[in-house]
Amino acid sequence: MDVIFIVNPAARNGRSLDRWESFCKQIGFPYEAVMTKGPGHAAAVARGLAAKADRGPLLLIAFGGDGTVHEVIRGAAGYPEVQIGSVGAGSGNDFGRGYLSFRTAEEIEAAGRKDSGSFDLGTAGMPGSSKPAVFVNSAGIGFDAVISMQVNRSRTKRLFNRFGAGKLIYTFFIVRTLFTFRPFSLTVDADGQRRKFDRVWLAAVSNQPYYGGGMMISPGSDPADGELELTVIHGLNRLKLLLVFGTVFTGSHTRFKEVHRQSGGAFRLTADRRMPVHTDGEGAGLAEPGRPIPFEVRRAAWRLAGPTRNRKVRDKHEGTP
Ligand SMILES: Nc1ncnc2c1ncn2[C@@H]1O[C@H](COP(=O)(O)OP(=O)(O)OP(=O)(O)O)[C@@H](O)[C@H]1O
Repeated sequence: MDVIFIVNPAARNGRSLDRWESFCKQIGFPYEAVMTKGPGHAAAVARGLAAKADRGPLLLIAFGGDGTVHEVIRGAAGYPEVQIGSVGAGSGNDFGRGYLSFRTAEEIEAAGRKDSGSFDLGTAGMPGSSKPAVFVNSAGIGFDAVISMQVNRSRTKRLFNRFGAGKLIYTFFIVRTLFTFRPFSLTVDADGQRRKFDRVWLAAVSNQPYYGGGMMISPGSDPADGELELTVIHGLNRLKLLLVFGTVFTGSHTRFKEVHRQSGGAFRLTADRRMPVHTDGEGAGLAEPGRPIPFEVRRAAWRLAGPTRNRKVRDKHEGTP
């Protein structure tokens, strides 16, 4: 099997390049590496390589953060000969929490050719865009999307990364944004039923449990079950939101009555105000007032290389030929 690394030298504010330089010295098998040049390049490279993979199986390894692995999967989804793996060299690395990310070259050699099976992708039909935005981990409208945008733009991220505290960036911005964000109203249409929520902070649509640098926003999510999970946090004041936020790292926020959850293959979410939307922590555009955004699952859209760490998913696939 051909092995090609797609390396984002800019992940973790450039520190991933240092990591790659020592990592590649440990690789004891034939491989190629492509350095990404900017946003969207990893997806284009992955798509180009995947399109040529009908000649034989191909292992693509994203070397970077969640943005890089998101792009590689976006580019290579739908090509059955392609397996995708990742080495987490970014700031948050939520992908590695829900799926597997390789830590060493030996792990890739030992397990990289073992196929964990096929996994779902989520899609969000953004207004004005002919193609839906996709997500491997999660998407969200509202507070979380505002935070993602701020984190991606910020210089503070560089500072946190310099001190090895990349995971805490989201926490820092959550506390800051708490005082400026104005909650909105949201209508959810799913399975022929409509529900309306007021004073909504965020609506997250999850394919796997983690987002935002280790928050277990959707503990029951399983990226191999053909379903997505919607989490709506609504009807609470700033102080209680802070309390709920304190419990999200362990997943125990789900006990609060202000945390609504439901599973399904499709949701239509309509905000009453213009609200930012993120997919896998990257800005996907704006939700327009009164205009529904359809979120849908694309079942078994891509193949993961190696064993999975998420126990629920691993159990489901153990023994799969
Ligand atoms: N050569 C490059 N120069 C600048 N940006 C790049 C380059 N190659 C890729 N990018 C962009 O870098 C951004 C950040 O990458 P990525 O998300 O992988 O790392 P991170 O932000 O450090 O980690 P995480 O998302 O896990 O917090 C992505 O939006 C990607 O498109």
